[in-house]
Order: sequence, then C-alpha cells, then structure tokens
Amino acid sequence: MAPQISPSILSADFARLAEEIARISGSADWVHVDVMDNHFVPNLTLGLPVVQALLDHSPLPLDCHLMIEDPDRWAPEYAEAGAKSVTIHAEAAKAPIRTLRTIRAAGARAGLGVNPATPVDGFEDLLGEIDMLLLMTVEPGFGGQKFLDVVLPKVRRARELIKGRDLPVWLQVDGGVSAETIERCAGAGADVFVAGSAVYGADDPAEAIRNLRAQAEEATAKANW
Ligand SMILES: O=C(CO)[C@@H](O)[C@H](O)COP(=O)(O)O
Ligand SMILES: [Fe+2]
Repeated sequence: MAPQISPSILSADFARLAEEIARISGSADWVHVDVMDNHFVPNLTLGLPVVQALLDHSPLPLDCHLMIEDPDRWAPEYAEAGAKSVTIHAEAAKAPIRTLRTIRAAGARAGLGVNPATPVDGFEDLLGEIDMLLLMTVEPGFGGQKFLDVVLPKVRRARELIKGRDLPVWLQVDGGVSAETIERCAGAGADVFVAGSAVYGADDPAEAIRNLRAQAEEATAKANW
C-alpha cells in the first residue's frame, strides 16, 4: 500500500480543532485523534462528545487511538459514531477479539495498538481480526517525545508476520515520527505514519505532510517489502 499520513491533533490548538483539521485536509489521509483517560496513560485529552463534534466538521476520516483503561466498553461507541478507524490497546483490552469484531461490525477499521515494550509475536493469531497494527514508537501519553529506535526491529518483525500471512493489515507507527525518523520507519515496513509535533509544530503543516509523504514513498520503494 502507498504510505499514508495521519497527523495527530494532539499537537494542534485544542481551542480551534475544526480549523486545525481544515489546515491539513488537502494533504493528509487521516486525522489521528488521541483519546487519553488519565488511567491507561498519565494524561487526559478528549472523549466521545468531542469526537462526535469533530465528525460533523472533518472532511478527513478520523483515526481514533484509544489510550483508555476500558476500551471494550468504549471502542464500539466511537465506531458507531462514525470514526473510520478505531484502535484499542492490547495492554488494556480484556476481550480484544469481541471488541475488534464489534468495531468491524459497526463499519470501522479495527486497530490493535501495542506499547514499545510489548512484543508482537504474541498477537500473531489476531492478525486476521484486525485492519491495522499500531506500534507505539514512544511511551504513550504525550506528544513531542523522542522516537524510540529500539522499536524498529519490532516494526520489521511485524511486517514479516503480516507478509507471511498475506494479510491486508496496515502497519502504523506512532510517536516521534518526523523528517529525521520516517525513512527508518518506512524502511522497516511501516505504511501509516502518525505525526503530531512534526506537522502541527511546522510553519506550514500541509507542506510538512507533503515532505513526510515524499520521504516515506522513497524509503518504501527502496525497501521493496
Ligand atoms: O499516541 C500518541 C502519544 O501517546 C501520539 O499519537 C502522539 O500524539 C504523536 O505525537 P508526536 O510524537 O508525533 O509529537
Ligand atoms: Fe496516537
């Protein structure tokens, strides 16, 4: 699949979210929405009512990343509200298969997220239940952190597992993705790139996205996965 860019609004101006989305609507593929509950991660951002409001204003599909303690309870509601992609964390879900199936049944893409220290090998058998695997490349909870190179072998491993099973599962990297790191991610097999500070910290977010995409495309072509 051609690389996709999913800018995170965590680094946008929370008082002007609809306008911040409008700034990237011609250049991004998705809008990445980080839902944090101050339990699964030590930060509190936004929840279902704000996502419902954004759905009325966003020309781009929403890619909701749920960093919450009880995704089994809440994930289906995001999908039913109209989010096109809903990712739950493997470390938090108590009934991941049921929840992933419920997300899909509601018409959304089902994502499974894993923290930097969580191995992907244990989730091999779940690959058929998901549309996207999200690999955190920082510890979840905050934007603007330094990319963790230590996760790159796992990105490669995940791509091998997906390829080995010949499944159309997207591989998303999230955290510290920038002009300095995106080529390494694409080279390791990632094809969906979340970037918060690298996009919204730039003077021209649309140009930053175009540059990230060009870098990802070049590295993907070279890697030839
Ligand atoms: O899920 C998270 C953080 O927990 C991410 O989506 C970050 O918001 C990405 O921000 P940058 O690291 O690109 O600034
Ligand atoms: Fe995220």
